[in-house]
Amino acid sequence: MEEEEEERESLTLDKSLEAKYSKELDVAVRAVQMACFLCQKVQENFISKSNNQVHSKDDNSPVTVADWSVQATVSWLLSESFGSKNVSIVAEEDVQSLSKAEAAGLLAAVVKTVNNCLAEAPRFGLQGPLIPLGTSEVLEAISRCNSNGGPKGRFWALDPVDGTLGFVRGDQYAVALSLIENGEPVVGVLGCPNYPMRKEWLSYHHRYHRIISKLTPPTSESWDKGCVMYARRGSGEAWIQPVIQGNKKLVWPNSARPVNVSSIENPALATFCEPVEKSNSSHSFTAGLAHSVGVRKQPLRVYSMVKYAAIARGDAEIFMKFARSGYKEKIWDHAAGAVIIEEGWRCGD
Ligand SMILES: Nc1ncnc2c1ncn2[C@@H]1O[C@H](COP(=O)(O)OS(=O)(=O)O)[C@@H](OP(=O)(O)O)[C@H]1O
Ligand SMILES: [Mg+2]
Ligand SMILES: [Mg+2]
Ligand SMILES: [Mg+2]
Repeated sequence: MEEEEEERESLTLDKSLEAKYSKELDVAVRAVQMACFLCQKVQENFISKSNNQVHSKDDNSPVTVADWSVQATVSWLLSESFGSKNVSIVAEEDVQSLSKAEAAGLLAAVVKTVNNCLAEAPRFGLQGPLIPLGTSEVLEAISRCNSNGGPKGRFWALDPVDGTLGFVRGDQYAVALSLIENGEPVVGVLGCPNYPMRKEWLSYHHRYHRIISKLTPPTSESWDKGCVMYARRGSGEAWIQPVIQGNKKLVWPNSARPVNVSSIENPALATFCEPVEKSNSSHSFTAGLAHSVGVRKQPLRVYSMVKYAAIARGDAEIFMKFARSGYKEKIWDHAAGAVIIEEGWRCGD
């Protein structure tokens, strides 16, 4: 009797968890799918045109039209879906450099990119604006992402383009969105537009980008150029679905399947992930550390939170990043990936 009651209680608890975050997860996945669509368009443009579209921030890190446009788009979609009073967001970009008189052309490009993307919202199961957003609305959507975060209450953490360097080089990057409640990430969504559904397609992707006109991609049924991974705290599951390509519609749950972390126990068979840039982590230190614990394989050096995606689906086992002293890690660089791996790890229980 007592056991039955306990079981009923735990079922109710699971149900309430499901009810608690399922709308947030649903909207977040759709918004990230839209962001992937936006980024793919901008990245295609980067590859086909050689003019300089990369801008430098005060810390000399790169920023592009895609970073600001994704931040504006996701911020606008979250506010529309949940009401701007209920939405608090911490995100990477601000509007300082975008608001300067000399950045008028750049700002116009952002406004156009945001509106082109939002016009596609119905295809992703969301509602766009009735009329295109004006410049001030776009700036407002970006600058609204200035929440203080903190250990109490609810806020979203967004990295509009993580691995901007990978993005401008036509390589890997991610869009990362997570919901944090009382200091704990409870929803995580990682859009990886250049990380195919299957690992074997990765080398194909690289060839595809280097000699873009000479190769015909596999048929659309067998080829999913990018993926979106997501998880909800307490569900014990993490999921992967293909990034929507062309002008297809997102039909929920869009051929999603569960992902599992690797079951490898022998360090000699394990692969560790680390940043591509030496300035973001010490490669010699990680090599020494890997050797001392018996890891023998070459590291997987990949830009952005795709490292988390690789671990979540068992393509790699370890993540090491040792930033130079004084560098403060940002929550938007980790929260989404952390909840996906933690839930995907429970999947194997
Ligand atoms: N100096 C320094 N040290 C460590 N980390 C830094 C540093 N500068 C920036 N960043 C942050 O690193 C994010 C990219 O991390 P990655 O692991 O993808 O690095 S790499 O691009 O593969 O080299 C990158 O994220 P994005 O700005 O979103 O690209 C930054 O948040
Ligand atoms: Mg950046
Ligand atoms: Mg980042
Ligand atoms: Mg970023």
